[in-house]
Amino acid sequence: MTHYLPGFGNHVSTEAIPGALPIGRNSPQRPAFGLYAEQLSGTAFTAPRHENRRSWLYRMRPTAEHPPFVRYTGAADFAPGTSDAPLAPNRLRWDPLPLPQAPVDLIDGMTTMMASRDPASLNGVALHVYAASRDMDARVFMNADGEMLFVPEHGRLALLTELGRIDVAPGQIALIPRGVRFRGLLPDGAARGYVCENHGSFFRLPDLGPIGANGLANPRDFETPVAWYEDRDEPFEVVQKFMGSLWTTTIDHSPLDVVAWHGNLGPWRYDLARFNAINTVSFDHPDPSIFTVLTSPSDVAGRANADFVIFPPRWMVAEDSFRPPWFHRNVMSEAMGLIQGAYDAKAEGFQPGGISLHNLMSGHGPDVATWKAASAAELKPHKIDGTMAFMLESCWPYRPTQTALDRAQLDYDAVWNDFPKAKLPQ
Ligand SMILES: O=C(O)Cc1cc(O)ccc1O
Ligand SMILES: [Fe+2]
Repeated sequence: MTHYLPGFGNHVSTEAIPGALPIGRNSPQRPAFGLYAEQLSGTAFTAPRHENRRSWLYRMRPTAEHPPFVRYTGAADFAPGTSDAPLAPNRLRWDPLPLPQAPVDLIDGMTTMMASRDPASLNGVALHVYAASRDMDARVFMNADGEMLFVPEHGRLALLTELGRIDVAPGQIALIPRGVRFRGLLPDGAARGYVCENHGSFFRLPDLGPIGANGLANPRDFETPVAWYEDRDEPFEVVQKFMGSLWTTTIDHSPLDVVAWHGNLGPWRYDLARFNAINTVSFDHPDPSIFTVLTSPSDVAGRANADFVIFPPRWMVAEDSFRPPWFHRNVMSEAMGLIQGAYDAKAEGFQPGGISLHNLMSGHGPDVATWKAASAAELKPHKIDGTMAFMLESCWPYRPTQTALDRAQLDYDAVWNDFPKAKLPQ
């Protein structure tokens, strides 16, 4: 059983062996047991204090000791780049990927669906789906392009990271900071889900404004693992994503050899069931920003590089209101996934494990069946239950990968066909 330390962005101190963590300094002349001290920066050295993220790692060998990286050719659908062709303004939707029959691990089971911005711009997001059937054993992955938010949809994941072990199940999410190496185990034998990769400023909790000091995702519900390490002297492949492509090298030991660490940059997990949903108790459907779990601000105030938003179980009580999401055109771009159940704007076609994309200014909203039912519904209090959808909303338009374009549902537009015309007074 892993232990976790509660809180979001806390300064933690943790050691797997008593005495491994230096006291009162970061880089003593001779760290205990011959460990190597290494700083991992999540923000620029000079970032304002409230934004500053870094940790100090005490490890059996320095990360610096490795041969050159060469191109990794194993995962054809992972980070293939998006096409330079003009981006069509079309709405798109995808069925879930099948679970693999052949043994495929979390790296090779990754399919990039869409991405925005070049990671070198330190902006934008990518959305991947993974479908895997085999543990990563003597290999690890590391993403230099951004932090990775894992959103399992099917099957649990055990993420063994340099900074501790995280266990997540569908309904929970886990974040691996930029640069942190990890390997993924599949305790249920197979796993599928989403990865929101964030190239921009790190995900943080949104301001609450008039909501007050409590609500939405509360900081105490985030859990950071305690230090954990493995001492394995054998060849380990290190695959890394760097500037949009994949690279590989092999070292002679497991890099998950951090015996102690301290700091405020670490992986964490969060159970979406802990989200304190706040919504109308009078009328109208509020903007979905009311359900923001995490936000990555851009340089423009209030315009997120990425918001991770959920649509959790909740009571619907609005009077004289069209209760599902309204028709809209958004200046932000919306990628969505479904973790469980059904989504209240779509009667059919959006399945758990599926994805939809509504880029900026694309008209969308309830499909015809949903519109009909909600317009006629008796407005009793009603619980939307057994469901969990999410949206990765970004100010940058998403470009689907060629694989994604090839797999898109054929006639998504038809879900908005045949709305009856309004009848004006004669
Ligand atoms: O398009 C969607 O389904 C996401 C969404 C949900 C909602 O409740 C309001 C606006 C919005 O974009
Ligand atoms: Fe929308």
